[in-house]
Amino acid sequence: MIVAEHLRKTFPGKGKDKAPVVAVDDVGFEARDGEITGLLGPNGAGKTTTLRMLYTLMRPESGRVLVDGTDVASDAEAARRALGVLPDARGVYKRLTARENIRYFGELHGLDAATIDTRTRALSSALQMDDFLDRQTEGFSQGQRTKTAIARALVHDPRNVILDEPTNGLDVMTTRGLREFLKQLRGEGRCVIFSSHIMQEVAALCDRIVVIAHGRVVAQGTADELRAQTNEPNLEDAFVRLIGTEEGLHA
Ligand SMILES: Nc1ncnc2c1ncn2[C@@H]1O[C@H](COP(=O)(O)OP(=O)(O)OP(=O)(O)O)[C@@H](O)[C@H]1O
Repeated sequence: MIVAEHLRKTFPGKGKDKAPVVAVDDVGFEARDGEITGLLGPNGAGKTTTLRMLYTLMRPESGRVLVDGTDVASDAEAARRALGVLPDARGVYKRLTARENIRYFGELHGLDAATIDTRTRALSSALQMDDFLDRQTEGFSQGQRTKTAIARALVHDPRNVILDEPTNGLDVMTTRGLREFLKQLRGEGRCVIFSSHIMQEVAALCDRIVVIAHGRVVAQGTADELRAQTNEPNLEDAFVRLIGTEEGLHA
């Protein structure tokens, strides 16, 4: 389970007026085990910055993050062990095969060879990677790179999974496969958080939705609760009302 409380992050201004950019402003939510939580918001809303604070890459200037009850500021190592992360920059090592990328991360986590092999087999099968598992990742398609990065992130069997725009740039079939995979992670009782700027994506998968605009949470709840909060019978209209723009309505 991941809890975010009153997160705030400001970046120094680089424009003429040097005005600081408030990327995330008092963001709070709870992502539960056995549920998929979606962070939905248009470009620049603050999703990536929020996720970076959750997975300890960035320190919030105020607020805190709890991963399975551990404050990440006091024990970042424990939090990282409990997290599997697909960052916005996938960064697979191109001289290595997909299998070697996964093995390398397994070794960094201190896993033995037999455990790495077992996990690699399970992840490759669940993500449908068998065809390219032993190919060097240089020249991989975006979908193949994303799958490699996800498998690598999950090699240590973490209870909590954070994915930054996992279906970005993927074709329909790959997206469908990935959705099934995320449902499988939920079925195993894991806490899954992913970000997206596409409403349909979030509506199709998420148990709970956190809507972010201009760095703030403008609404959160189930799809039904969001509809009720906005008094809109249809989810699309509810999102337009919450976000204040039609961006994100179309895949
Ligand atoms: N390192 C940085 N330095 C300065 N400004 C930043 C930095 N990172 C993010 N920002 C700014 O913070 C705001 C939020 O950015 P963020 O990347 O978190 O949004 P996002 O919701 O993930 O957007 P997208 O969907 O486009 O990826 C934006 O205005 C962005 O320009």
